Amino acid sequence: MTQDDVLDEFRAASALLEGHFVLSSGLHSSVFLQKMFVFQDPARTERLCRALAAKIEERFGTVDVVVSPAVGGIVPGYETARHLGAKAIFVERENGVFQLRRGFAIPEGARVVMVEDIVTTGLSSRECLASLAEHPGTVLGAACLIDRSGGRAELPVPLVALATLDIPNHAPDALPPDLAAIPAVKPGSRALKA
Ligand SMILES: O=P(O)(O)OC[C@H]1O[C@H](OP(=O)(O)OP(=O)(O)O)[C@H](O)[C@@H]1O
Ligand SMILES: O=C(O)c1cc(=O)[nH]c(=O)[nH]1
Ligand SMILES: [Mg+2]
Repeated sequence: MTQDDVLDEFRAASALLEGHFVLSSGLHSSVFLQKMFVFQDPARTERLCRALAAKIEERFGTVDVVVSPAVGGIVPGYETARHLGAKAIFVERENGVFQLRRGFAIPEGARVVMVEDIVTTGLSSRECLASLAEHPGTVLGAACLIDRSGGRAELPVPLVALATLDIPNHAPDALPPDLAAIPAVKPGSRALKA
């Protein structure tokens, strides 16, 4: 699957949104990849995650456990794990901090890969990886459907992306005038209150 094929899947799912978005990192952008529009179509999700699994296997070899950060990572983590023949588990926020909950465990000696949906600054990926530090297993690397950092996101492990884009982000106090003129929406789940 080429980078254009990946973007075509997002376009066909109407998942390439334009407007004014507050991202998980607190940065603002005029572009948002609404991955949930992709994941609501299981066949589309299968095509993407089958290709991601092939890329993961090529780079990291066999994988025993896929760990994903909730909420966005759960569906692609599960589907990618299915193609890898691996177990799929996820971390979720407890008092804002990613944790393995629900009795999820990583066996001793397991070969682990983290699967994210979208990487923007890499903050969520770093938090997810940090949450695994005290658990057994070896984290071989990370993977995502789209890295929108232009390859600049810094992770403590190698990152494999199905597509790499370079989409501008803006600090809240340095918005371009055309963006400042539009009300902002925050689509993600970080810091979502009950
Ligand atoms: O690389 P980053 O700057 O961390 O941005 C990418 C993260 O943002 C989104 O999650 P979000 O926290 O918005 O919640 P979601 O998973 O529920 O969509 C996305 O799923 C990634 O986890
Ligand atoms: O950085 C984010 O929060 C983010 C960007 C994006 O394009 N899509 C998404 O789901 N999250
Ligand atoms: Mg997320």
